[in-house]
Amino acid sequence: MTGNAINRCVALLGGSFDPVHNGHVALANYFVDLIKPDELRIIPAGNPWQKDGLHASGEDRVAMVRSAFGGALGVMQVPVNIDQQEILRASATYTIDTLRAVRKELGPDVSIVFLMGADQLQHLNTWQEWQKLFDYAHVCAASRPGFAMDAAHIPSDVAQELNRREGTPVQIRSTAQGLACLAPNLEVDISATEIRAALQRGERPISLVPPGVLDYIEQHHLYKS
Ligand SMILES: Nc1ncnc2c1ncn2[C@@H]1O[C@H](COP(=O)(O)OP(=O)(O)OP(=O)(O)O)[C@@H](O)[C@H]1O
Ligand SMILES: O=C(O)c1ccc[n+]([C@@H]2O[C@H](COP(=O)([O-])O)[C@@H](O)[C@H]2O)c1
Repeated sequence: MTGNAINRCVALLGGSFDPVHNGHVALANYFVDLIKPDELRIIPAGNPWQKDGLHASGEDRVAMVRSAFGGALGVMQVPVNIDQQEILRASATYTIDTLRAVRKELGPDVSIVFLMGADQLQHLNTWQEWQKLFDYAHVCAASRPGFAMDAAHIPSDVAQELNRREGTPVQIRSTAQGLACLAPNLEVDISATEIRAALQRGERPISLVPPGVLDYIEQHHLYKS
């Protein structure tokens, strides 16, 4: 933590967004309500090294994210920006690189909060330099059906780190980095995997993705094979 007066809070949501879906929008909304950041940045991954490859291009995923989150004061109660730095980097997408870049851009007096779902929290200790993430940002995770956040499901080194860093939303807003929070009340049972499978079966997953995203997928014939 720094001793500086914090003058802003920026929440970051990274993801493959292949495609973006209502679970992502709900996750972002949940933390916007809880932490009340001044800005939300959506960061599509360029090369998510722990996944088996991507199914849509960076350009298509950015367009879908733009449609889902809109611009300033679209579906969110906060200005939203799409940060394409990970798509522009050729290398494997490591969040630590992104956080270093965002911290460099914003300086020391801004609270930076990296958001994730419980599935990622369950293997946070496999991320590149995972403990250093807290040197640049706070980390907040929300529950997700099928991915528990209790001691039995979180690796002990991650659980220890979360325990010693636990912070309230007010503390998170008013310090630059280094805290963690768990939000156990989000229950949105949607995944991009299930959406891709539905599209391949010729279904229209209208309740799982925002309408503009489904239009984009259909117009561009995405996720057919
Ligand atoms: N339904 C959900 N509830 C809570 N968090 C979610 C949900 N869906 C995705 N997330 C979180 O959003 C971030 C980006 O997720 P991602 O783009 O990989 O979507 P996904 O649905 O998990 O994709 P896939 O099914 O292809 O693995 C991750 O931190 C993930 O944990
Ligand atoms: O930094 C890492 O090593 C790392 C490993 C796995 C996932 N991440 C990030 O976690 C976010 C969600 O990833 P995913 O695979 O669920 O789309 C996204 O921003 C990824 O870049 C980061």
